[in-house]
Amino acid sequence: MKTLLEVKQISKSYSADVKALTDISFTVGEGECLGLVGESGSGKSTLAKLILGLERPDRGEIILNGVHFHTLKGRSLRDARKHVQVVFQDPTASLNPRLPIWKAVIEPLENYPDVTPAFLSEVRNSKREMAAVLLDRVGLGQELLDRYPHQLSGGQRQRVAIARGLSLQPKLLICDEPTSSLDVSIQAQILNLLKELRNEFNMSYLLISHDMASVRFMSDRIAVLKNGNLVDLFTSEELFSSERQVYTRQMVEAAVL
Ligand SMILES: Nc1ncnc2c1ncn2[C@@H]1O[C@H](COP(=O)(O)OP(=O)(O)OP(=O)(O)O)[C@@H](O)[C@H]1O
Repeated sequence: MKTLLEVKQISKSYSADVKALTDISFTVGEGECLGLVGESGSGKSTLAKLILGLERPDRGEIILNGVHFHTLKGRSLRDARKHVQVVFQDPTASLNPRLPIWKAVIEPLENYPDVTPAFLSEVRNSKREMAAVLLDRVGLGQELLDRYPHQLSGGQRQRVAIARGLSLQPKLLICDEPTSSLDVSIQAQILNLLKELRNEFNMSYLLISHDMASVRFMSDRIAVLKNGNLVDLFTSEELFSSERQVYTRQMVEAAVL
């Protein structure tokens, strides 16, 4: 499998006594889903921010598609950023309450007017039609185009956030606790949707979650973070192997699997 993302010996501190990440290394292959688990404060969101180029590492390298992402500035950083999109935990917070749904889903495309993903090329002349195609891809109908986020259910809002994340057809989609704000009955639907989209678009995922069950369901490999250290990294089939670290086993025992 070709490597899409390489994180090499990354460290990040917020102050002398808050070391968020220490010497983290891993790769994500093209079309691969890497699950990243760890308890609150273990450094998961910090890692996401570094890969999104929202924070800079103190040390180490982030190489995306052969480009040294962490050294980029200005226009070249902007160009590289379009390859990495993110879906956050809470779609209510990530969607602008004043934008109708059709504008929300195509907003990333407006920020990159020179980009038209292949799956939108037939409708490239109409923003509303592009929005309709995006909604369709996430299982939502055109009747939602003119609604506002507060008029949707939590599950529908998260589908809109996913459509927005898809709009630039990124190479990597970071899913940061994508189901933890949703009703249990809706969580599986969203995970299934993400799984389908990954196959359809051959995207890579970094799935951040404290929920071992959803990470196991989605991921090819699983990385475990503890206090900013990468303590375990293995294929999903090896989750119950005797070679797992004590901390991973504790997480498995605490989870309903
Ligand atoms: N902007 C910041 N300034 C100072 N400290 C921060 C900042 N962001 C995170 N931290 C600290 O860095 C450490 C890692 O936090 P991070 O948010 O990455 O963890 P997390 O695993 O994503 O947690 P959660 O699951 O609760 O979101 C924590 O000790 C946190 O308090």
